[in-house]
Amino acid sequence: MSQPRWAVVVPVKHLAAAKSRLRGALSGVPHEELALALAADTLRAVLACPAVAEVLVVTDDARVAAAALGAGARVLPDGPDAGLNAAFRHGAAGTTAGWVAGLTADLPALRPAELAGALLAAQNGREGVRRFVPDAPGSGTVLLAAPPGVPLDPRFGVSSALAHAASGALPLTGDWPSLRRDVDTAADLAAAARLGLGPRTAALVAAASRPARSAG
Ligand SMILES: Nc1nc2c(ncn2[C@@H]2O[C@H](COP(=O)(O)OP(=O)(O)OP(=O)(O)O)[C@@H](O)[C@H]2O)c(=O)[nH]1
Ligand SMILES: C=C(OP(=O)(O)O)C(=O)O
Repeated sequence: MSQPRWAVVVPVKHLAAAKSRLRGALSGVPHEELALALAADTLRAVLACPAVAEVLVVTDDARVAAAALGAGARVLPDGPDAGLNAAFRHGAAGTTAGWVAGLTADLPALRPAELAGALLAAQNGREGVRRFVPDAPGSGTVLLAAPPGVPLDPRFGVSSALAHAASGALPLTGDWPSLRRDVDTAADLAAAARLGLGPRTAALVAAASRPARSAG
């Protein structure tokens, strides 16, 4: 049986406000360029994933919107309610495919095959249940997936892995290091670089006068 194809919702904050914990991580690189590169490399991998039929970027940022449209994604502005979970809900309401996943836009090492593996895993197991992929530290969430007809009901934010589990979603714990490697800090960026960065982020790291600090 062929794998159903997914709609993936990717929210991206206004670049001036995004990724504040990463500010100054790459010396000589404007912060907004780094925030944009992280999102562009994430989107590139999502768009290259064969399991994905539709990519919907939710953003109020004009540069992000232009980059997303140019790469082949659809774009929606943030809805009437503020914040990350409202952006996920707004995006999910705008999708057309049956299976819906929400994915954070800070995964610059993401490999399409690992995303495909996680989406396939999300379709197996108990029917009608949401699934989530915890981030590398285990406390956060990088991906939340819902079957057709089941609301995404996102609970992203601090301790979101616990919040998603408490809301009835089941964790997926496959071997997907590039999917689980979200980048919030300079140490995370160094860890992502060890996995292999997408081209936009890699170019900025190479151009930096002081490269990403090591995680050690
Ligand atoms: N559209 C939209 N995206 C958001 C919003 N808040 C966060 N995001 C995105 O959600 C993803 C995960 O959020 P965080 O890891 O907390 O990123 P962040 O808020 O940019 O980072 P910090 O400032 O360091 O907390 C990132 O891709 C953000 O760009 C929001 O209000 N609207
Ligand atoms: C948004 C999240 O966290 P962070 O900002 O730590 O990536 C999350 O893990 O739900």
